[in-house]
Amino acid sequence: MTALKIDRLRKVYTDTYSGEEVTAIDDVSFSVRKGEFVSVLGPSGCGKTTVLNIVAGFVRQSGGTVVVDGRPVDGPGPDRGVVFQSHALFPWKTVLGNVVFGLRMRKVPRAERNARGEEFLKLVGLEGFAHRYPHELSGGMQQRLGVARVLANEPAVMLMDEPFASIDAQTRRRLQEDLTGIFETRRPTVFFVTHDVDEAVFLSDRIVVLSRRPSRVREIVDVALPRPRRWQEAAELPEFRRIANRVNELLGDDEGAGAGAGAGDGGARGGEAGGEPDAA
Ligand SMILES: Nc1ncnc2c1ncn2[C@@H]1O[C@H](COP(=O)(O)OP(=O)(O)OP(=O)(O)O)[C@@H](O)[C@H]1O
Repeated sequence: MTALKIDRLRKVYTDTYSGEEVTAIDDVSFSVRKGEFVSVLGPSGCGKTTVLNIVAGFVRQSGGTVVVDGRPVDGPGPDRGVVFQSHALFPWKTVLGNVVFGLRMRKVPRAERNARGEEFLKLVGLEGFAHRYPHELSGGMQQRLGVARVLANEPAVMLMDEPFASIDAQTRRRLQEDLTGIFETRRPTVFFVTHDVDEAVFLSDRIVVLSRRPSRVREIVDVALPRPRRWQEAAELPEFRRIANRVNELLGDDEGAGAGAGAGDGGARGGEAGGEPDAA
């Protein structure tokens, strides 16, 4: 069953000052099945966040359609939960208060929402922190709280925009394992934007590789690695490296096809993403 269908999506931005038009997304189509983890990767500035923002309903497309659970997207809604790079938590609410916020808005009775909130805090390893405040948590814990908050609402699609980008490498590996564990337990539908090739391979069932701006889908790469996944074992599988190499190749080709300006950038990204995964 299809949870998210993106069809011939196009986005042209108009620069507020110069009035110039920039085609960010030219023609992007792909679907995400219910319970599937799909990552979107592409060169810097190719429009990954734009696709996610259109799906979230924050940005309006210039053409094409987005359908979530059979309904066309026409603005933000509780059927799509977004985990941002920065935590976007309510600093004045407790950890539990943050997790149950959406349930409260939906008038779920207090006892039930608190029980659900506690359950999701446990799932992300934050049991015992329910009555703390976000500022008392580390960056990694805040990001877990962001995940718990979205999961508690049980959205049709969970949208994650580089959620671990600002977290140190060691913690990031742990959070990726935690997210994989949560995914394998609850099977939410996930649309995940990242720059990091290894991260995409480790987490995903499929990877949508976008071209440079104005972006199109270059290739959709299947990740048929066994689950449950742990870094230590997954990174040693020849299939892991084969997929990462293929994605790097697609990204590299694309940088090479540019005016040359992106070549250094592409090389650096390939190096960063394609290096030995530092299994923590
Ligand atoms: N509000 C806006 N107004 C004008 N141009 C925009 C706007 N938002 C994004 N753009 C442009 O659209 C293109 C795609 O941006 P977007 O942030 O979606 O790319 P991205 O792939 O997520 O980038 P990155 O990899 O750097 O995170 C970029 O060229 C960007 O400058």
